[in-house]
Order: sequence, then C-alpha cells, then structure tokens
Amino acid sequence: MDSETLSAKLPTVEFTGENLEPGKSSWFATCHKVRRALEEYGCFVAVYDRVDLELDEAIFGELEELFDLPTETKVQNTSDVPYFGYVGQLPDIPLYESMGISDPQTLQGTQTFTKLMWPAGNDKFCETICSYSKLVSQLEQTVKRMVFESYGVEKCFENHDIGSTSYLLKATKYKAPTMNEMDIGLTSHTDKSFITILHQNQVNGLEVKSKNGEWIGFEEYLPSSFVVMAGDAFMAWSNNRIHSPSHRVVMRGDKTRYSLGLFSINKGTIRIPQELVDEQHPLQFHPFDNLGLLLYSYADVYTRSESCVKDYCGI
Ligand SMILES: O=C(O)CCC(=O)C(=O)O
Ligand SMILES: [Fe+2]
Repeated sequence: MDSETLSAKLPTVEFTGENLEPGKSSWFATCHKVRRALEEYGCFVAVYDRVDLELDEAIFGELEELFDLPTETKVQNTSDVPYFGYVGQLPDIPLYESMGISDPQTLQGTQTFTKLMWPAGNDKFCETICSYSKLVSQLEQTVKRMVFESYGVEKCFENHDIGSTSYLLKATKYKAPTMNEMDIGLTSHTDKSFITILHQNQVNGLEVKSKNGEWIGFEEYLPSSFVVMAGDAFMAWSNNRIHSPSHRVVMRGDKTRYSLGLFSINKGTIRIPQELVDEQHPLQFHPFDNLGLLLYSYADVYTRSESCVKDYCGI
C-alpha cells in the first residue's frame, strides 16, 4: 500500500486531456491508477470536465423542479424493478426521496420519463438529463475499458460495451434533518450494479467504508467531481480483486442535498475472465446475471446482507 492510500481521503484520478486517449502513455498510467483505486478503495474521485459548469447548474436546477412536483405525479414513476421507480416516505430513511430514469442516455428514455412527469412536455428537462447521462455513461465506459486493459482482458470488453449495458439514472433528494430527526440519509449498503457514478450538488454527505472499517467522507463538490464506485457485479467479475465498498449518506448540515447516480447493469451473462483465475485466485463466482443479482438483493431489502452476491452466485 502506498502512503497516498493511507490517508482518509478517496484517491483522485483526472479524466482530462491525454489521459483519455488510448495508446498515449498517460492513458496506460491512468488505467493502472484506476485499477489500483478500485482494488484498494472500491472507488475514486474522477475529475471529469466534460460535464461543464453550465450543465452542472442546469441539472441540479432541473432536479429541484422535479422533486417539487406533487407526490401524485411523482408516484407515476414506476418500474418492474423494485426501487427503480419513485421511492419516498420510507419510515427508516425519512429524509430520502428518489426517482429512477431508465435508458437516460437515450432521448427515448428521457422522453418517456418526461412525458409521465410533465404531460404537456418539458424539453429543457429532457435534453439536460439526456446530455448529462450521455457524458457520464461515456465515463463509465472509459473506466471499464481501462480496468479491462489493465488486467490484460480487453478482448472481454465487447461483452460490456455500451450495447451490452443498461443504465439507470437515480435522482435523489435528501432533506436536511430537523432537530428531532436522525441524520441518516441512506443506510449502509453495497451497490449491485457493475459501476455506479455519483455526482452531487454542493452539499456533502456521502461516506465510504475503507477496507479497515473507517468511514471516509467525500468532501469535495467541484462541478467536475464524480465518485466512481464499483458494485458487487464488478467485484464478482474481477474474481474478488476489485472491492465493492459499503457506503451511506449522513446529513450533517441544514441544506438539502441532491445527488445523481448513474448505475450500469450488464445485460448478458457475466463470466469471470479465465486470465483472472489462477492458483492464488481460485474461481469464486459462477456465471451470473446482473439484473438477477439486483432482484435477488431487493427481494428483502431489510436483510440485504454483505454476502448477498456470494449467496447468489458464489462457489
Ligand atoms: O446520494 C449518494 O451520494 C449515494 C446514493 C447511493 O448510494 C445509492 O443510491 O445507492
Ligand atoms: Fe449506493
């Protein structure tokens, strides 16, 4: 472990300039950094300025407008997958409210959602969500490509490219707690996605558990900062090399927090590349289905155990 990984701060990786050009030496260095961060912490802060200040401001403006809609409208956001539609007023997490947009990187996906919320239309919302999701899904693809390349299994990437991935954009609003309310915004959990990319307004609250059990707060709010986090599916794909960290949201101040999570879910059967299996790393997971893992974990949300993925497809 190097000294950088001992400080209680998440590692930062720049996704700008030459770092984004495959073949350049800074690309290889970045691939290594990304893989190491995901192995040690399960996440890192990506500085990604393709989402510029204007888009950042626009998107949080749109979220405010979205959550200000009447509850009767918001509950129209339903999904076959539990917790992918409108969630709110849960007794255990009263500060929390979220909505899910499927295929948000396509105009069709954002239009379907927009029509439900604003039957008379809302082009600005639709376009803002779609532009944001396109850019962030490109970051998701780049991160995955970098990790695959770093492990020398780039040939497996075609099973994880944009056509093999479905995306869900989850918008969340956390109220600030009143005097008598608990400060927990979202209880500790691991994501069941392949990758989750989180972005927030200027209100902190996300905490990630390190391997030694310490909670590390994400304390940055640059418009270009994103937290890239590995989910249980990525951990299993890597034969347990990549860490899928527990994380939670704690609301300490008096401001409303908005966050956006882009969750990637592989559409096919996930298999561990044979290059990642050897004597020191015996095969730990059977081939599995990412959505199946998600449905399994949500079958009883209150007993979501840390070993859920092992129960689902472990050897
Ligand atoms: O709001 C955040 O920053 C985290 C949200 C989260 O962990 C989740 O929705 O799974
Ligand atoms: Fe999460």
